[in-house]
Amino acid sequence: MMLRRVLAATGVPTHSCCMIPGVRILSSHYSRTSLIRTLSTMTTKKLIFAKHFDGEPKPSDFKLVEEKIPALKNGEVQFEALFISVDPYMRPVSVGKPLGHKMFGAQVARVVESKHPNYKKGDNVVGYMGWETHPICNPDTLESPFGALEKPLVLPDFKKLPLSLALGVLGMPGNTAFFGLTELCQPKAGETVCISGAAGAVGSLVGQIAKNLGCKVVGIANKKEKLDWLTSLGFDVVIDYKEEDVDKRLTEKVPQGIDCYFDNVGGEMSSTVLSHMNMFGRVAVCGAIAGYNAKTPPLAPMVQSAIVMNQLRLEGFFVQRWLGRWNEGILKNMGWVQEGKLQFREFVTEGFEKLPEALIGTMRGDAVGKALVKV
Ligand SMILES: NC(=O)C1=CN([C@@H]2O[C@H](COP(=O)(O)OP(=O)(O)OC[C@H]3O[C@@H](n4cnc5c(N)ncnc54)[C@H](OP(=O)(O)O)[C@@H]3O)[C@@H](O)[C@H]2O)C=CC1
Ligand SMILES: CCCCCCC/C=C/C=O
Repeated sequence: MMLRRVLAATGVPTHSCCMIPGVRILSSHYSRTSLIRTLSTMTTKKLIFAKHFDGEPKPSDFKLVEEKIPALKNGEVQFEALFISVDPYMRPVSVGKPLGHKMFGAQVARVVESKHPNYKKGDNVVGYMGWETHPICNPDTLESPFGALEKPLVLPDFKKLPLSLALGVLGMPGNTAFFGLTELCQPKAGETVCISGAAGAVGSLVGQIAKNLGCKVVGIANKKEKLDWLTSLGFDVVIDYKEEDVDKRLTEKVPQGIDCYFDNVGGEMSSTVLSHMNMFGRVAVCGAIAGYNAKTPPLAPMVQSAIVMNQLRLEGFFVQRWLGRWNEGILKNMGWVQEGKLQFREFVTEGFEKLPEALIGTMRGDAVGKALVKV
């Protein structure tokens, strides 16, 4: 009886019956395949934030649950997740979040059913629907992990570009790179821009945008594969911070000094970079991944002397500062992608259940480019 009611809610006619292994379902003009598909969308999987992280996140900090999809209310939209993002910001932003709720985060999804005037069936969106396969939400009351209301954005036609890019170069990381660099570092042609976390989702774009603006680019990352990739993207100098002495390499390879530093990492390495900066240098403090898993803040040499002596300007930012100009960044990056001047790389893990492992992996530096999960 319950199944009959759920089928009715999904639009499957309930007037005649047939058997599919394990389930009694109803059929007339629906094929067996479409019925199985319909049935599989009657439940939704969620990964619940079950335990606060203690040091590095662990798979056991999450709990997988499967629930029936409730009927859609007026104003709500039902989505089907296609790609879900894993981002280092999840580690610091999780602190203080209540337990027992769905893990927060962004996904690219398709509208399955809509009772909201601004979303229609078949639309592709990007939004903070969290770690769930078939989320339902009221877009007008959806909160981002950062505590503000943020409606899912209906994506324009991406033509031949993959929709997953809305979580990377054509989404939040792309705008972090674009606005963080152009607004805070304000690089001029001929200047030298240094980037830490350079082979990550944000860093790899910052370096290429800086090249597009006529700058010399220094990328700091770990592992040969990442450094080779950065070189192939046009980075002028690459430094392996685990294998090389960053201070020595900057002295040798960047004698002109650094004008702009886009800092994704923080800690000791950033203190070293600051000591190589030129007069009136600008620093965009984007993240501090070197300390995200730490129980007490890591120590680093003091930076005030370098700041004072070279009259540096350091500014931290949240990319949401530019929500009012969001499309400007996306369109600029899309233009460069189409011209072949902004390359992207995705590090895709397959399977919804793998989200915790994918998050842990990206925090460890496993990903080259943007880490995401294909649902
Ligand atoms: N301010 C804002 O609005 C935003 C901030 N961010 C922040 O920007 C930073 C980059 O994000 P994103 O590109 O998405 O992340 P990614 O996971 O794609 O890249 C981060 C990189 O950091 C490096 N890394 C990890 N741990 C360390 C460590 N202990 N020391 C040095 N490097 C390390 C890894 O590379 P490797 O193997 O080379 O060490 C990794 O590639 C993060 O700090 C994130 O929190 C992101 C989006 C928005
Ligand atoms: C030191 C904490 C840094 C957290 C940065 C997270 C900002 C991310 C915004 C993403 O949209």
